[in-house]
Amino acid sequence: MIKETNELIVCPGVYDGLSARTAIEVGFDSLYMTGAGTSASRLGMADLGLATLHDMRAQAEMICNLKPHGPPVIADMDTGYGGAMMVYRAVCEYVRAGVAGFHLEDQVLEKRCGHLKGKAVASREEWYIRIRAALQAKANLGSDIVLIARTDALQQLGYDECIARLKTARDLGCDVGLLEGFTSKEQARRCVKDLQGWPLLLNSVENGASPLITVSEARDMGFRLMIFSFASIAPAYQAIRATFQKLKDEGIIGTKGEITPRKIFEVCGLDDLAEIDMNSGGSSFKEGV
Ligand SMILES: C[C@](O)(C(=O)O)[C@H](CC(=O)O)C(=O)O
Repeated sequence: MIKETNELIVCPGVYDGLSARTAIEVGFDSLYMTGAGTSASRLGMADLGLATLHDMRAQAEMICNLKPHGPPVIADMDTGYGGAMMVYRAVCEYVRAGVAGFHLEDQVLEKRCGHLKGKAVASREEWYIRIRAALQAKANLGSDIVLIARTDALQQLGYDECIARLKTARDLGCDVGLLEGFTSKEQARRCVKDLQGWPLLLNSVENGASPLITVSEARDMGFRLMIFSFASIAPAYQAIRATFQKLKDEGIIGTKGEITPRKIFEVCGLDDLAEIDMNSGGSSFKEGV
C-alpha cells in the first residue's frame, strides 16, 4: 500500500478482535495492532516488555485473518524479543500470520512504552543486528512485509543520535522510519526534512510525551503513515469504567437501545457466517437469527 500511494495512510490502533472489527465497520482501510493494547488486553499487564512473541503473533494473526481480504495490519514487534535468531523467527511468524508491516525498535529487551520516562536503548550495533536479521528473514521468505525501523533514543541520547541511527537503518534497507516520542511539532517537521525521500511514520499518543498532531498537520509535514496507538484502548477503558461505575451505583448498565447482542455479533461477522452456512446447504439460519 505504501508503495502504491503518496497519501498519508492513517491506522487506528486496535488491540483485540472487537476493536479491529469496529475499525473495519467504520471503513478504515489499514489498522495498527498496538503492543501496549495487546499487553493490556491479553495479559492485563502494563507495556513493560512482558508480552512475548507468542502473545503478539497470536493476537496479530487473529486480527489479520478476521476477513479474507481485510485491511492490511501494521503490528508492533517491540524489540524483536531477543537477538538475531529470535528476530529472524519473529519476522517469519509475522509473515505467516499475515502481517503487512511491523516496527522493530532499539530499546533494551526490558523495554517500556515509548511515552514513559526512564527508557534505555541498546547500542547502535545491537539494533543493526536486529535489523539485519529481520531483513534476512524478509529476503529468505521473499516477503514484502514492510519493515519500520523505530528508534527510542531521543529521551536518552538526543535528536542527532536518532537521525544517525535512522539514516543507517534506511541505508541497511528498512522501508520506513519512526522516531518515537517527538517533543515538539518543530522536531517532527525537522525529522521529515532530515530524512527526506524516506517514508516516515508518526505515532500519535494523546496525553503521551508528544504534542497533539492532527492528521492534516502530519500530512502537511510530509509523514506517510500515522498510527493512533491508543485510539481504542483509551476510549474502551473510559466507557467500560463508566458503565461499571453505573452498575455499581445504580444497578443497571444503561446501554443504548440500538446496541443489541445481535448488533455486536453483526459487527463480528454474523451475516458473513450465516451466508457461509446457507451457501454450504446448512440450516442453522433457516429460522433467522
Ligand atoms: C506504539 C506503541 O508501541 C504501542 O504499543 O502501541 C506504544 C504506545 C504507547 O504505549 O503509548 C509506544 O509508543 O511505545
